This record gives sequence, C-alpha cells and structure tokens, in this order.
Amino acid sequence: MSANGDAAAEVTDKMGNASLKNAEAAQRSRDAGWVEPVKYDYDTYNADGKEARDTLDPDAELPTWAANATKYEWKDEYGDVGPVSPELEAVLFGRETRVTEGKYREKLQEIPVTFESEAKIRPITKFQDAGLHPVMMTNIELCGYQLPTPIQAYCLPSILTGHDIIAVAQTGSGKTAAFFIPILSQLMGKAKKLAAPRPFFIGNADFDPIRDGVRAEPLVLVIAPTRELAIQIFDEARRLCYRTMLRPCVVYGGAPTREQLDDLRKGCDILIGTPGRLIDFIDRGHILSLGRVKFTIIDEADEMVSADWVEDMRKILTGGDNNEDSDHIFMMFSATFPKDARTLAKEYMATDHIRIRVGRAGSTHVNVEQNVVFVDEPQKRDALFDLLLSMPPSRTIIFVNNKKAADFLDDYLFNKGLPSTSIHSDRTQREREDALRAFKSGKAPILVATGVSARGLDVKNVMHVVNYDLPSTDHGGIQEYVHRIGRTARIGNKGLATSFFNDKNEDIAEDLVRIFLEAKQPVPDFLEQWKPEDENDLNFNDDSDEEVPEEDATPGATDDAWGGGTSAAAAAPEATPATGDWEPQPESAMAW
Ligand SMILES: Nc1ncnc2c1ncn2[C@@H]1O[C@H](COP(=O)(O)OP(=O)(O)OP(=O)(O)O)[C@@H](O)[C@H]1O
Repeated sequence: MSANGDAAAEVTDKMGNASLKNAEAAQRSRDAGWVEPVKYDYDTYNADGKEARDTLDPDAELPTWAANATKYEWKDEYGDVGPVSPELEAVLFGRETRVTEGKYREKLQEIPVTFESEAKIRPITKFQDAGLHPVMMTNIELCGYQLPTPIQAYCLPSILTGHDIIAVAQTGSGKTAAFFIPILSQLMGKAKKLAAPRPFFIGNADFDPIRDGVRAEPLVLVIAPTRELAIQIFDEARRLCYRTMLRPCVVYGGAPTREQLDDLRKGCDILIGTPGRLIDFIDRGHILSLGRVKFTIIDEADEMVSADWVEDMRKILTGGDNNEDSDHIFMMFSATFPKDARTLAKEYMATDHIRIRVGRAGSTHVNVEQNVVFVDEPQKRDALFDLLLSMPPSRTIIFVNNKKAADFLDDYLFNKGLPSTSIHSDRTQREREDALRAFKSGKAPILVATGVSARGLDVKNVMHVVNYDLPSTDHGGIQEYVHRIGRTARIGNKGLATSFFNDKNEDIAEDLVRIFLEAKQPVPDFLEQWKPEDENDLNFNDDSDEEVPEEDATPGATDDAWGGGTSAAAAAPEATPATGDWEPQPESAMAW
C-alpha cells in the first residue's frame, strides 16, 4: 500500500474509532437518562422566500415568530374590562412553561434593602395594599404572584408617586413585574383617554394594515439589550395587560420587519424593543412616534449606558419626537450596577430620583450553590461530558466565550448523543427562537450559549449553569459571571453553578473569590492565593461611593453604593397611606 494509502487507511481507522466512541458515549448518555438529541431541520426553517419554501414539504409546520404571539385584543364594545378568554388564559398563564416560585422564597425576602429618596415611601407587604387596579390584581393572581418580592415592595409605591428610579436587585427577583405592575395599573382605565386612536381590525376580514393601520404612539417604552430578553419582557406585558385595552408590541432585529410593522399598525401602548430595530422604526416617523411616551424603562441598564450602546441610546432617547415634558418618567433596572455605569445613569435621571438596592449591587444569591473546578484547557470537553453524565439530567446552560466555541461544543455534545442546542449572535433569529423553544420544552435541555444570553433569560427549571469558559475581565468579567449564574435559582428556587478554571482565568480569580466568600461558598485550594487578607473585610471596589462630594454625604451613608447623588438622603422609608381598594390615582400623582 502507498504512503498515501496508509494515511487514508489511518484516517478511516480514526474516523471509525471516533464514531465507535461516539456510539459508546451516546449509549452512556441514554443510560444516564438524557433524552435522544433531535437534529435541527435547517432546510425547512431557514428557507427564505416563497420559491425556497415551495421546494419543501408543504406540510412542514413553521413556528410563528415570538413577536406574533397571541395577545388580548380589545374591542370597542367592551366597556371598562374585557371578557375572560379561557384559551388565551391557558396560553398566557399556564404553569408548565413558566418559572414558578420555589421553596426557598423566604431567602429572597431576607435581603436588606437600601432605599434613598427625598420622598417618603412605605414599602408594601401585600399587593392588596398598593391600591392597584382590580384587573391588575386579577392578573397578578393569575400569574401566581402571592407576595411582592423586596424590589417590588419598594418599586410599587415609589413608581406610583411618579419619580424617576434606579433599581438594583439580584437576578431572578422579579424586576420586570416591579416596573410593569405599577405602570400598567396606573394606565388601566385611562388607556381610552390617553391612547392614540385605534383601527378597527378584530374580526374585520378586510383589514389592511397599510390602508387602515395607525401610527404606533406608545405610552410606555422598554429598552432591552437582547432579542430574547425583549421577547420575555413582552410576554410579561401580555400577561399583565390581559383583559385591558393596553396593547403591547415587541420589535427586535432578525425577524421580519414587515410583520412587526403590521402589528404596530394595529395600535401599540406598550412598546418593548432592542435598540437597532427601535431606531429603524423611530427613523420612520409615520410608523412610530415617541411623543406620547410617559414611562421609559431601561432594562439591564448598566449594559445599556455602556460605551457600546451610547450612540443608540442617544438616538432613542433624544433622536425622535420624544416627549420631553417633565411628566416623562425614566427608570433603570439591573442586577449589577458598577460605579462607572451608575455615574452615567444619573445623566438620564431627574435630580430627585429614587434609588433602591436590594443587597449589594452585583451580589449573587445564596440560593445558587457555586462550585469551581480546576480543569486544564485540553481536558475541558471530556470533563464537561463527565460532569453532565454525573448528575441527573436537568435543564443546563453552558456558557462559552465566543460563537465558534458555542458551535463547536454544541456539535461535540450532540455527537456524543446529548440533547444540546446553541444560541449566539451568528445564528439566524429563526434558529435562536427555535433553540430557545427546544430548550424550554425539554426537547433540547442543554443550551450552549455565549454571553448574549447571560442577561435576563428566565426559563423554568434551569438547574445547572456551567461556565465552560469563565468570562474574562475585559469581556464582561465578574458582572457577566453574576448574570450567567443568575439563570438558575430564580424566585426562590435552588440551582447549581459550576465553573471550569485554569491558568487562563487568573484575571477573574480575585473577583471570583470575593463573590464566593460573600455568598459563603467554599473556596478551593487552588484559589487560596487570591483570598483577601481579611476575609471579613470584602472591599468591593465598585461598591464604594468615593465621588460623593463630602458636603453631600449624609451621616450614615458612608457605605452607600450608588455612585453618589446630589442629595442622597439615606432615608428610612416612611408611611404612605395604603388603600386596600382600587382608587384611581389623583390627577396630581398621575401628572397628566
Ligand atoms: N411576586 C412574585 N412572586 C412569584 N414569582 C414572581 C414574582 N414576581 C416575579 N415573579 C417571577 O419571577 C421570575 C423572575 O422575574 P424576572 O425575570 O423579572 O427577574 P429579574 O429580577 O428581572 O431577573 P434578571 O436580573 O435575571 O433579569 C419570573 O418568572 C416572574 O414571573
């Protein structure tokens, strides 16, 4: 046999061995209880345009875009509250796919809250005490929210007094509902007066969005950094707007502009979007006007005020026909808020804004058990496979640091018979939505992701987060770590985070050790050298308030974690009259 022949035989042998090994691995995966992986149908799902589609199986079902998800559609004859829709209720509030409160919920309630405001506010202890609209109360009940979380306890009364707000609370602690409940409750019943004219389209077979549609003139604008997060916020809005005239819409890149446009033309009171697509629409003034916006909410605000987004944010907040009246309220929410970001954030806020912080900004939750194991780079793949097989199958997110690595690892796991899929910014939006759907439904309970998915994702029963690659300090660093591991242990559930560490990760070691010590997690020997001298004095640099001018610092506010403010009164909240029954807010409180 020629040398070439030998080489070819060797390659064939290697391939044979590899497939044998993969077959063995697949068998081990089945024995461990993982479901069979399902191949993604790229041809069907990515076929673009009618011609491409015509070549495919006509029965192949294409899922709808998340932006087109069903919502409550109001009819003029409804009066004040719309009738119940059992089918829609099942879709919106079904417990099978939604995160529900876990057994360790009381741990959420124990976290100390720092509240700074010139206004006297008393946190609520029950939703019934917040003076919410009755339809909102019913929707809260349908959501299964029995008690307000700490961030909600403070945000509800604060937002009802009409202040700008910066709110920081740990991952999975209900920040989305913390802003939507009070805002939507205030708008309920007033939507008819405030909203722009609506077209008649329900049941109107002749409805033509171009001919009959209207310009979208939302009252609420929510800006989020990623498409998946925008969709998720939209889902919460669909639930909390149920049976009301308030119509939520979501716009994000990668999905057909035309369909989002047609939806906007049916009327939009609550607009959620990612910056790029929002700007597209703002640039077309006949499609979207921000002139009526009363509430602007910036989610994951520390990310959105960073240099990466500065230009986009400027365009959105000042580039169109924005409502510049003083009654326009701004709010910022995040689980992390480093000092620099806080300083930038203040530029968007009124001087009398309220600051609410649950725990230390950027701390992790005790409900997450955090582990770190030393694994040399070449051993990581095998270590991951062994790790996945060493515990009962459960929804797992594996974070890597780049798109190539995500594809590569997804293929590796898939070839080993594990039910994986992946999500990152090089995948088409169709693929991203399908990946998430497969992950949520359990068809692909292993999701390989880049940092794009670190923030906000709220998926039921994510039991394990693996940092296959730890984030480097110049790409997200410890903040990203906090968001990543926050995909598990949401709202009183427990979860596990495992991070692979080796010499490449030394840059994050010190921050990681501090986070472990703060959360009372065991620090392994190989990280000992990064422990601070005094383990009881964890000086989180970004939690200090050094730039506060001395004359502004209030006594007792020395450990204020806000990056300062002109009059940071570290005030103990005081009483607001709590109404048990719904009473419309006085006009002065509504300010419009
Ligand atoms: N009061 C409540 N009681 C029970 N569950 C709640 C309550 N409020 C919100 N939730 C649920 O908690 C989950 C987490 O909420 P949400 O996604 O708003 O968290 P978050 O604080 O924004 O987290 P992250 O910082 O990771 O984005 C959601 O599934 C939501 O439906």
